[in-house]
Amino acid sequence: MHLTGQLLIGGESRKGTNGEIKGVNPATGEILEPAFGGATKADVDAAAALAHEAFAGYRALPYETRATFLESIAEHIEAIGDDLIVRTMAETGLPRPRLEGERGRTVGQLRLFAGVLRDGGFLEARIDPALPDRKPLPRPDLRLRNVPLGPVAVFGASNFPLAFSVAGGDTASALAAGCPVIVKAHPAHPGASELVGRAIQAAVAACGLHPGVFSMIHDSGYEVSQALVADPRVKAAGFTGSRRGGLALLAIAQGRPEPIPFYAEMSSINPVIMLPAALKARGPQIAPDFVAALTLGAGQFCTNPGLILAIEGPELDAFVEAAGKAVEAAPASVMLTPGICKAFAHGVAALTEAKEVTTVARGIPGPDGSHTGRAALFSVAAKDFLANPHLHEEVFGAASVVVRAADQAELEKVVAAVEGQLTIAIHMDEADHPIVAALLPTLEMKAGRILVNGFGTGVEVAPAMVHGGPFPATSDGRTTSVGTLAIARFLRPVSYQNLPEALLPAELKTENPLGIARRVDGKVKVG
Ligand SMILES: NC(=O)c1ccc[n+]([C@@H]2O[C@H](COP(=O)([O-])OP(=O)(O)OC[C@H]3O[C@@H](n4cnc5c(N)ncnc54)[C@H](O)[C@@H]3O)[C@@H](O)[C@H]2O)c1
Ligand SMILES: O=CCCC(=O)C(=O)O
Repeated sequence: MHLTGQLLIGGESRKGTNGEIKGVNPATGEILEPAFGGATKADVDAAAALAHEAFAGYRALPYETRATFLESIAEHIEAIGDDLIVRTMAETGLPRPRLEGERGRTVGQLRLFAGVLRDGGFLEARIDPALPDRKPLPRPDLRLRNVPLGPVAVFGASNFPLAFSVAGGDTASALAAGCPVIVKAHPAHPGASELVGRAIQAAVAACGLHPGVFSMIHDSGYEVSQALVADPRVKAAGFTGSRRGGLALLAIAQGRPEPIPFYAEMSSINPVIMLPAALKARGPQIAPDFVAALTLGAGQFCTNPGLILAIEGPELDAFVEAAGKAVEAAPASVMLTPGICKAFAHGVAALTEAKEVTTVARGIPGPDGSHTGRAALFSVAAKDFLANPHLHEEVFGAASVVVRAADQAELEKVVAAVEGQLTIAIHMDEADHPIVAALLPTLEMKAGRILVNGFGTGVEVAPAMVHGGPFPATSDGRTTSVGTLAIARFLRPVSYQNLPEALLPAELKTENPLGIARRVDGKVKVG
């Protein structure tokens, strides 16, 4: 493995001159070589100019060429081999099986979007043929298809260094949509970012594309990242990270002379509603599964179950007792960065010190000075949860709060009071159906995904997946960052009225040369 620490600007690479970033092994504290040079605003300008230049040609490519390009990226990532896993383990403290799985998900995602391109459904092609004899007015010929927005900035996430990072879902969906991508690498895994970034660069060259289709920068601070979002040639951005960072960048995206869509995934505590019949039937059996989901990846999943909502009673007591025992047996886990570990410790300390909150259990402590997170389970009465909005905030890591409601009415109030979420899980049996029926309309307003008898961790990458949700889970709850629908974030519809057949794009020509499914006169017609 040869890492250079360089920026990847179009087909070229050069060392950034604006400060430096080094990876840190959170398991050992070892500083990892090499140093990665931070980009200057001139580097952002160069990447944006190249992306802008590449856009017209890239969006006009046959969909088959774009699909082959995505597959080529997947192949180049696989060709890195074990070096990618070894470096990512060193930079993140995440274990090998997790990263091998994540690499599989990353290349699978790219290949899934190749399929989306071949299918053509993402174009949403519609034809409303002219009705010249319609009274009182004739109808014009109207044809619609989706077109790409333009260059997209992608902020890699710290907690999924492959599947939500340089070649992650945002990049795959933007490239599939026909948008050149400029990645801002996450400073917690610069080496893994370079390896994957070079794989994309190699795929761009192998497919004979304009080099501006992909660039990747490092930033030793925030200014250059902000300049990237502010650049007039950038037309949309994807982000996964903190609420603070997401909101800061959202403000820039919205405050530009030409505001752009900014898709930030930020903060979610993923309530798990434990209903009475399910608790009675199998509360203690659900407890270990809950703690397994809570401690997965040191709790550093945006889908982590940070809240248990239930009605008081002996069944809830039995669940909490079993969950407490499982938490006490949970070993401390290395967290992604010293900063994330510190933020987790602060969040847990704040809950521990809150007078309304009871500490149910703590996990096994890690060695002194290690960047490990120790699981934590808390309990609070629903009335106190309702009165203290700070208890609703995400503590990123393996911490969860059991909220004890006096009755169904109070449970409903708690559900209505939580912020927007990526997921809400319900543990239920048939006897619980009436409560679920009463809750469902509220749940739909609160979450992007409602799931039954499970936990939100382990997102399926599939056409019907929604990994999104109302604010603050994301900045735009109308979309998803996982699954094939993610491509829609980087597209917009154009309607062509009375455009002569000879000038129509192939997707909309009457004889349907691409053989794609289209909605003709309101009815779906398969190619
Ligand atoms: N809910 C989630 O999906 C999720 C995922 C990862 C992290 N987090 C949260 O984020 C915290 C820190 O983790 P992180 O480093 O991944 O997130 P972060 O928001 O600090 O950083 C994410 C990216 O945005 C950049 N950035 C941050 N603030 C910025 C600003 N003001 N201007 C320009 N760029 C900015 C960073 O350099 C990085 O590239 C965690 O403790 C956790 O609370 C949440
Ligand atoms: O951390 C955010 C993504 C979570 C995820 O993809 C999963 O739970 O699988």
